[in-house]
Amino acid sequence: MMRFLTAGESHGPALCAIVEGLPANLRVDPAAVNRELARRQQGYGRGGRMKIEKDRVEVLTGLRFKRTLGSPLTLRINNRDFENWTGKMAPDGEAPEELDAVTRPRPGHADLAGAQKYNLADVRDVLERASARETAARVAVGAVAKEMLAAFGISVYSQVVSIGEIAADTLSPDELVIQYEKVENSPVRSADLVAEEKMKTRIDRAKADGDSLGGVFEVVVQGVPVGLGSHVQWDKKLDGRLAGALMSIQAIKGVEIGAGFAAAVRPGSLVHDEIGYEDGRGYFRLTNRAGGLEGGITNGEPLMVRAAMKPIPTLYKPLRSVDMTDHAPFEAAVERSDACAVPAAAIVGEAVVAWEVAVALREKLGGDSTEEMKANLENYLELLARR
Ligand SMILES: Cc1cc2nc3c(=O)[nH]c(=O)nc-3n(C[C@H](O)[C@H](O)[C@H](O)COP(=O)(O)O)c2cc1C
Ligand SMILES: C=C(O[C@@H]1CC(C(=O)O)=C[C@@H](OP(=O)(O)O)[C@H]1O)C(=O)O
Repeated sequence: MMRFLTAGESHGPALCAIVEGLPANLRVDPAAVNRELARRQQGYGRGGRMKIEKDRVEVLTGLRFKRTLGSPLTLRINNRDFENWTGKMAPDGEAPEELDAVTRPRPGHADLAGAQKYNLADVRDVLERASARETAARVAVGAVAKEMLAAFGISVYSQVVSIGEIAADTLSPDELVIQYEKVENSPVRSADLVAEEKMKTRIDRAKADGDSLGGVFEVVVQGVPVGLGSHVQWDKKLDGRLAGALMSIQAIKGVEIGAGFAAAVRPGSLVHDEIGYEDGRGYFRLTNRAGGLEGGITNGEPLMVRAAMKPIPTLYKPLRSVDMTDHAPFEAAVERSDACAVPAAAIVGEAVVAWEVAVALREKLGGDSTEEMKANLENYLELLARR
C-alpha cells in the first residue's frame, strides 16, 4: 500500500512529508521535485509571500544516490518566511507575554469553525495548518509519483480552463502533449494566448478592486493502461479517489470527470463513448466523454478531470466578521494575499492526480521493486493483447 502524510505550519520552520510504499530501485531526482515546486510558485496573481519563498526539497530518508530503497521517503521544504515569525511560531521555548493572538476569524477560511472545534482562543493555531502553504508538500509528493509514472510511460499535464468569467479554448489531450511547453511557460497556464491576456487583465482588475478570482483547471493523464482502479468496491473506484484528492485541495469546490456536469444535460446518445477495435491497437473509444474512466476503472483513454476553485477568501476589500473576544463586529483587514491562485492550484492538481494514479498502478502491478512492477506490466499487457 502506498500512503503519505504531510505536516507543517505555514509560518513554522518547515513542511514535511513521509511517503511509504514506493517500489525499490526507482530513480527519484530531487532536481525534478524542485522543478515541480518552482512551477507551483509561478502562476499569475500570486501575492507577496511567493517573493519570499524559494521552495527546495531536502530528502532525508529512503533514497540512496537518487534511487529508492523501498523504505519510507522523508521530504522537507523549509519556510524561508519562518525567520520573520520566530517570535510567533517557534515550536519550542516560552510564549512571549504579548502574543498578539488572532481573535478575528476571516470569512471563507477554516478560522472560526477550526477554533470552535479545537477549543482554541488564537485563530493562528488553526490558520497556520489550514493554509495552502501545505500544498508545497503535496506537490513534492506528487513529483515523486510523477517520477514513478514516467518510468511506466505515464505523463501528467494541466491547463487552465477559465479564470472568473473568462474562458479559454482548451487543448485536447493529444494537442496538450505536443504543445505543453507553451502552456508551461505561460503565466496563466493556458495555451489560448488571446484568452490568457484577458485573464491577466481580469486578475489585475480584481486586484485593483481589492477583490479575488477563482476558476477552473483541467488535469490530463496520458499513457494510462486499461484496468487501474476497480468496480468491485466503493473505495477502489478511481473516479472517487481522484475526486476526493482534488476536493481536498484548499479552495476547490467542484470536480468533473470527462464531460462532468455537461453530461447531465445531454441525451445519452451524446454522452456515452462507442467502442471500436483495430488490429494492433486493440479496443478503443470513438470519443472520450467519460474522461478515461468507466465503472471506476481506467479504460485506456486519457484521464481528464477538472476542478473548480473558489475565489481566494482573503480580500483587500474587507468582509464582515465578528471578534471572538467580545463578539463585536469588525471588517477583516488584510496585509498580503494572493488575488488568484488558479494557475498554482493546477500544479497542485497535477500532483494529487499523479499520486492517485501511482497508487492505483502500484495496486495493479504489485511487487516490491520497479523491475518486478515492469515485468508484471509486460505480462498483463500480453494478456490484454490476447483478448
Ligand atoms: C495555491 C493556493 C494558494 C492560496 N492562496 C491563498 C491566499 O493567499 N489567501 C487566501 O485567503 N486563501 C488562499 N488559498 C485558499 C485558502 O487556503 C482556502 O480557501 C482556505 O484554507 C479554506 O479552505 P476551503 O476553501 O477549502 O474551504 C489558496 C489556495 C491554493 C490552492
Ligand atoms: C504560502 C503559500 O500560499 C499561501 C496560502 C495562503 C492561504 O491562506 O491559504 C495565504 C498566503 O500566505 P501568507 O498568509 O503567508 O501570505 C499564501 O501565500 C504557498 O502557496 O506556498
